[in-house]
Amino acid sequence: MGCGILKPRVVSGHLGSLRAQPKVSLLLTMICLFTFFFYCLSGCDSQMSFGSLRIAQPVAPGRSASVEPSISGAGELPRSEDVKENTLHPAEAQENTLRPGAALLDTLRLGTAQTIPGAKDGTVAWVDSLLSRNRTMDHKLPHSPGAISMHSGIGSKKFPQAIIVGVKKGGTRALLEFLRIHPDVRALGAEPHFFDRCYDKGLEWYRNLMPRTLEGQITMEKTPSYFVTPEAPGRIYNMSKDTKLIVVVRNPVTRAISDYTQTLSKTPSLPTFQALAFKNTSMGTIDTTWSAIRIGIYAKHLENWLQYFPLSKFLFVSGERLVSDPAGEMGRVQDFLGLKRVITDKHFYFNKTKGFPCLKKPEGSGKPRCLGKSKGRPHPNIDKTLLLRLQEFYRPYNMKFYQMTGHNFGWD
Ligand SMILES: Nc1ncnc2c1ncn2[C@@H]1O[C@H](COP(=O)(O)OS(=O)(=O)O)[C@@H](OP(=O)(O)O)[C@H]1O
Repeated sequence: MGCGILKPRVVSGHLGSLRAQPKVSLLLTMICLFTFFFYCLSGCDSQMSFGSLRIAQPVAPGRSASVEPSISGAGELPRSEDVKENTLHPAEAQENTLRPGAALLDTLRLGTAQTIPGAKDGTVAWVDSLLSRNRTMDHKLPHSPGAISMHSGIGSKKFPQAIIVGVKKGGTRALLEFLRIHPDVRALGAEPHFFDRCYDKGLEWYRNLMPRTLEGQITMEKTPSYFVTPEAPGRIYNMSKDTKLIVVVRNPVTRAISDYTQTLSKTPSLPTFQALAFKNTSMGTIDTTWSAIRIGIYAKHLENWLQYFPLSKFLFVSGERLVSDPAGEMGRVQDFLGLKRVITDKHFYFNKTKGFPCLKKPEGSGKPRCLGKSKGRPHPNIDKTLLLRLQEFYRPYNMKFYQMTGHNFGWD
């Protein structure tokens, strides 16, 4: 129902009568269009399928497809290169999350440009939200009656063969956006949160979210919270025991501060980092119930994953090296995924203002782009003693993690 009834066949029927009775036909066409827009504005997200109106864009082998245009145009987003100086809304964690019931409306709403006042030296801040949302349109909305079958477009929707499962604030967005420039990678931009929050929607729902891929292309998604979700490994294993798992890890102390900085940006009245990190102010016991601390105990979370997947299914990416040597780290990632090494140092430049590597030519754009301003935020100053105390706290867990992964990340 909904806009799903507005199939191209029906539209062409109107066009036929247009020749015979131009005015009546025009009126009918307008009624159809109004009905269509009404459905869109009143929550067609889960009812109608833009997919049913979408013209599949042929994708040449060896090239990744970009946004599939819709016939109506109503669901088209500005292409990322058309939108200058955009950034994420401060509540970026929420925005990056795919809310199944609101996907289309979100897409339309968030497609409007937001200017970054502080964008400097001609660098356009790179809205992962916008790039993401362009691709959010890639996936047909789940459970949409009247939708074209999964194989009616070019390519098909597959379960991801590789997932970036963590860690929050590790550098997961940078990794995904870097990977997207590879012609054999197609990734969902938004975080679907299927294996933690939306599992009851079922696997078909999940698969429907994915972009179409051709033979030889890899489907990917990233949801950093999977790494700390006890049920996630078992659920992913049930989907496919061959899933490749990528974990971007970063010094747990810096990661905790980054996590705190993000929450602080949304809740300025948040207590100090120190007040949250310690059970009492004398810096005695560290409060491991605080998620910003708990997430950084990587060895513990990894133990859970190893109950299901052997180590060979994992790639641990250094969040620090992803910043200092993005091409080097991307080389490892491409090897792990069995991809040709297409992403090299030619693709990156270091943006001094941003203080991070940026892409010379991101996918779908000819212009250099950096990640949005919610990535690479300045951190608040934290007392040195406190930092040392935290470093001490994490040391044994870090050692265990190095031992488990066979990789010394150099945090100690
Ligand atoms: N190239 C590039 N540009 C900008 N930022 C970069 C880049 N590479 C890694 N990082 C680091 O990524 C940190 C955010 O991590 P995530 O993307 O995993 O965050 S999230 O969990 O999705 O919210 C983010 O953390 P903060 O510095 O605390 O903002 C960055 O340090």
